[in-house]
Amino acid sequence: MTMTPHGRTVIDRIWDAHVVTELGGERTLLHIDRILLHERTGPALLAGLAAAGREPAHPELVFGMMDHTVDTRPTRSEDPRAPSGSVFIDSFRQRTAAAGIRVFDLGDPRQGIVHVVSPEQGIVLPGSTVVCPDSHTCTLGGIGALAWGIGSTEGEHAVATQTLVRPWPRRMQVRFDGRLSAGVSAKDLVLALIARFGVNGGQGCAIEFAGEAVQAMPVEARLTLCNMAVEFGAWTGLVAPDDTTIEWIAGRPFAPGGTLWDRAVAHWRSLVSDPDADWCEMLSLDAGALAPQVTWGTNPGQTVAIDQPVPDPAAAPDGQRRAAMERALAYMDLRPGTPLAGTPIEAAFIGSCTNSRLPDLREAAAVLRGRRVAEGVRAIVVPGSTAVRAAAEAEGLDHVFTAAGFEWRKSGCSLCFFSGADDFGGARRVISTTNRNFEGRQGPGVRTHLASPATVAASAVAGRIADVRHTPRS
Ligand SMILES: CC(C)[C@H](C(=O)O)[C@@H](O)C(=O)O
Ligand code: SF4
Repeated sequence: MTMTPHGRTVIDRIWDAHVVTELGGERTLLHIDRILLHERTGPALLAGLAAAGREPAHPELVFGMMDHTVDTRPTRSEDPRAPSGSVFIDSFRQRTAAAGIRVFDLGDPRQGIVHVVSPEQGIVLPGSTVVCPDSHTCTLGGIGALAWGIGSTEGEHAVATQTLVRPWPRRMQVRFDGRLSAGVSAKDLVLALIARFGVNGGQGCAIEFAGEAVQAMPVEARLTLCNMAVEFGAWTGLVAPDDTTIEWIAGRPFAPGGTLWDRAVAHWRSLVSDPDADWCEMLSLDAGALAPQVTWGTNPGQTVAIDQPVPDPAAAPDGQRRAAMERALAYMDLRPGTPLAGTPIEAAFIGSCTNSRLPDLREAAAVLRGRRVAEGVRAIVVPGSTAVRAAAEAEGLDHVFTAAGFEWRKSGCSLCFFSGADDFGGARRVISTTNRNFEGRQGPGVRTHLASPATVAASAVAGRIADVRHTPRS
């Protein structure tokens, strides 16, 4: 029998199409197709570029967004910004104008969270390389892009040259077999993955998410899945483009049209992993067996199924992990062995680049329709983009949320991270669709439980962490 070489992964294929030159020592100079900037980290990057006397090589391939420091509270102001945001918003406007970079500014119907807007507008495409000085750039893997977060210095290099130097990544495939059951979503899947293999389970890898459960997901759910690849320790994650992806992109404002569209589709169809592809590592999880997941601790791996008790540090495999669990339980004010479901909450948040797209809002609204948020629970929903907000309003979802007692906000990162201005009004325990439950992430002393939009909605109604499978939808 002759030896056949191993097949290739989708990551190899995207990578190879972007090699400018090999630099030796396993370092490659890659072409970067799109650079995304936001006002929180963009000004420092552009200031560095200007100080070095450099200019963008391709300003038309760089897109600026206003998201992190926008004040999302209803206001009559046309220019709503958090107090801490003024300096970022103003300097981002000045720097991008000077560099000839377009910005989807406040008041622009395309404004919103960078990782929501860039696929929605067709700026990020399958098989493209995309960088942004933001750790959740991996979200964009959901449409089959190789996208990753960078630091300021790399960002300057990228803007000045439209290239970046990268070491060849380890490639990992994560398969989710079976179909998700009712009430269980991509958010539950990725939380379960991180719980099972740990916050370093992806160890700097480029991950392809594959398997039946992923194939069955709409693009928005794939974006949710890839969003948390970085919380799994990965360099990035992606889903190979397929018919679902291609249909989703067709007709979006910045997507190619005419004969360019046909050529693009032909290329995107080639971006698959061979069955005998040479993976450095493979993991799998049975998606069909999953229950809704909720975090109990202060990192996204400290997660249990909704019907499981808060874990006991005594069962930790080593002293270091036991100490970490004890610290997390103290911060979260939870007792080991008690059921997590039923824990009273004081606030509920639906939003962030993880879970603020139209299907996320629909899932939450399906739980909330005809119901009210429990007395004393502060409930906030922040659409991921101005376009998502408009689409949700067009189908009346804003009324479902407000009738249930939720605040219906403008688009931005909002309370996904504490920026100083907005807060939960003193609420300590929050159930949230965001991606980070670190100490203080949503405000000083705030205890965050990460969960899916449906679980957050069901919990808001119950006033306690609740199993959405027991809350019939209408
Ligand atoms: C402010 C920004 C640099 C940061 C990130 O990189 O992720 C933020 O988006 C976050 O989610 O913590
Ligand atoms: S929504 Fe949250 S996680 Fe996403 S980019 Fe904004 S601050 Fe970061």
